[in-house]
Amino acid sequence: MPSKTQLTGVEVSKHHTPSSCWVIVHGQAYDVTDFLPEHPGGQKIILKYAGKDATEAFDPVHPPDTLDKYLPKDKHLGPVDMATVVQNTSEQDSPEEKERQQRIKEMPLLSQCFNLLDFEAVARRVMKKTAWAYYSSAADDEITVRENHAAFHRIWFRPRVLVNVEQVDFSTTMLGTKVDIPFYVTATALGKLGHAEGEVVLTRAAKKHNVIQMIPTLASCAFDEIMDAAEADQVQWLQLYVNKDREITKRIVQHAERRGCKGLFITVDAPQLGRREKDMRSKFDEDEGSDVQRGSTTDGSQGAARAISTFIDPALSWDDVPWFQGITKMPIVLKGVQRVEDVLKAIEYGVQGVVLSNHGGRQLEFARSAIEVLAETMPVLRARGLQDKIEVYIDGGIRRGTDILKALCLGAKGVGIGRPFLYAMSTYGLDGVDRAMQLLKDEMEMNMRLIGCTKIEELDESLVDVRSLFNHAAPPPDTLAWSVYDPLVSPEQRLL
Ligand SMILES: Cc1cc2c(cc1C)[n+](S(=O)(=O)[O-])c1c(=O)[nH]c(=O)nc-1n2C[C@H](O)[C@H](O)[C@H](O)COP(=O)(O)O
Repeated sequence: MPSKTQLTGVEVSKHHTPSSCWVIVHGQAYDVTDFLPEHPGGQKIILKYAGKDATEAFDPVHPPDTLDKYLPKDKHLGPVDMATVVQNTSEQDSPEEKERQQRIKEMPLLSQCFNLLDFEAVARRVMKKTAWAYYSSAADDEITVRENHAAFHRIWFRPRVLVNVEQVDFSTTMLGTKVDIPFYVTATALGKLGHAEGEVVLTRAAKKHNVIQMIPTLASCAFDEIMDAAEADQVQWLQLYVNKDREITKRIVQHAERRGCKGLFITVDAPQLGRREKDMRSKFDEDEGSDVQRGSTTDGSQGAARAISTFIDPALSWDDVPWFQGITKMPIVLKGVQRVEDVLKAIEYGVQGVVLSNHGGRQLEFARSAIEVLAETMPVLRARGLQDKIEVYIDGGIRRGTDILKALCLGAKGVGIGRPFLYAMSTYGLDGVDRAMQLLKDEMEMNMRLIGCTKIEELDESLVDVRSLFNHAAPPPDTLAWSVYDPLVSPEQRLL
C-alpha cells in the first residue's frame, strides 16, 4: 500500500492535459503545467508523457539537476509509489526492439574488437535508432564526414630505417598538461543517448589512460557531475557553445574556471547546427528536448541537433575574443577553424590554440578535412616564424594510430577523437572505451617504431608524402544521389 505521503500512479495519471500536466521522473512527481510553454524542447514531448513516468525519455538529454534548476519548489509534488505506476512497455514490446535485444545478445566479445571501426560496426547493429542516428549523422550528403577519413588515405609515410627504436615514448603536453598519448576525448553531445551513465564513462577512461576530456556544453550529464567524476589531478577542458545571453555564457565559463577546467574551447563552426538528415529522419521526439540553456524555443521536428541548439548565438564574431580574454584566465582555443587565414587571425588576437575541424562533418558539407587544412597551415606558419605562437590541434576521421602520426608529422600538437569513443561506450561501456584507447596506444607504439622514431619531437613532415593529399579527384561517392538517379535511358531501353 502506498504510504500516506506517497502519490499513486492513478493520481498522477489524472493530470495528463495541457491545463494540468504532471510527470514522474526518477520516482518523483512534478507539476510542469506552467513550465510547458517555456520548455526549450517544445510542449509536445512533455505532453507525450503527461500523467506517466517520463524518466527514460528525460535522462539522455537532461542533466539530473535540470528540474531542481528550472522548476520552482512548489511544483515538486513528492514521491510516487512506483508499484502503482503502469509502465509504458509499447516500445520494449515492439518487434524492432525485440530484434535489437537479440542482436545485443549476439554481440561479439570485446576482445574481438581489434580497431576503432570494429566498435562502429557493433554500435550500428545494437544501438537504439535515435542514438545511432544522432551519433553517426553528418551534414547533407555526408561527403565531408567520409572525406575526413579518406583524406588520411592520401598521405603515405617515408619511414627511416636502422634507427634504434627499442625505447618509444609518445607522451607529450597539451596546453601545458602532460598526457600519455597525443589524443584527447573531444566534445560530443548527449552521452546518455548511448550509455545510461553518459559522459562520466569517458571521464573514467580518460583518467585511466591519462588523456584529457573536453566537456561538451550539451552533455547529458551535468557539468559538475562530470567534473566530480574526475580524479584529483585529472585535467578537463570545457567546450563552449556561446549563448545569445552573454550573462549565461559568462556564468558557465567562470564556474568552469573555478572548478579547475584547464582550457576553454570555443566552438566557432556552428552559428547554427548543421542539417543532419539521419538524425532528422529518426523522428527525434520533440519532447526528448535537451538541456538547452534557457530563453529559447525549439523545433524538435528537426531532430536532436536542432532541438537542443537554438540558444547558440550566430552573432559570435572576432570582436568577442577580447571579451572572453577579459572574463577568464583559462587558455582560449578556437574549435572549428578551417583555413590558414583564420589561424593567422587567431594568433593576432592572442588565443592559445586552434582546433582545425569541420565538426566531424556535421556542419558545412564540403568543408575540407582538418588534416588537409593542417597541411595548408603549418608551412605558412613556419614561413612566418609563427609555428610556436599557437598550439594547433585537429579532429575528424581519426581512427588509427597512423592517422595520429600523420597529423603530428604535419605539425599538430595533438588530435581530438569523437565518435569512436561514443561507439565504444555505447556498446561495451567503460571497458569498451578503455580497450579503444589501449588499441590506439598499441598502434602508436608499433607505428612509431616502424617509421623510425622514438619520441614525438622526432616526428616531422619529412616522414610523410602529401603529394596526393590536395587531390580531390575522387571525392567520397555521392551515394544518396546515385541511389535515386534515374538515367534518361534505362539499361534495358539502351539494348533496344
Ligand atoms: C559525433 C559528434 C560530434 C559532435 C557533437 C555530437 C556528436 C554525436 N556535438 S553536436 O551535437 O553539437 O554536433 C558537438 C558539440 O556539442 N560541440 C562541439 O564543439 N562539437 C561537437 N561535435 C564535433 C566533435 O567535437 C568533433 O569535432 C568530431 O566528433 C570529430 O570527428 P570524429 O567524430 O570523426 O572523431
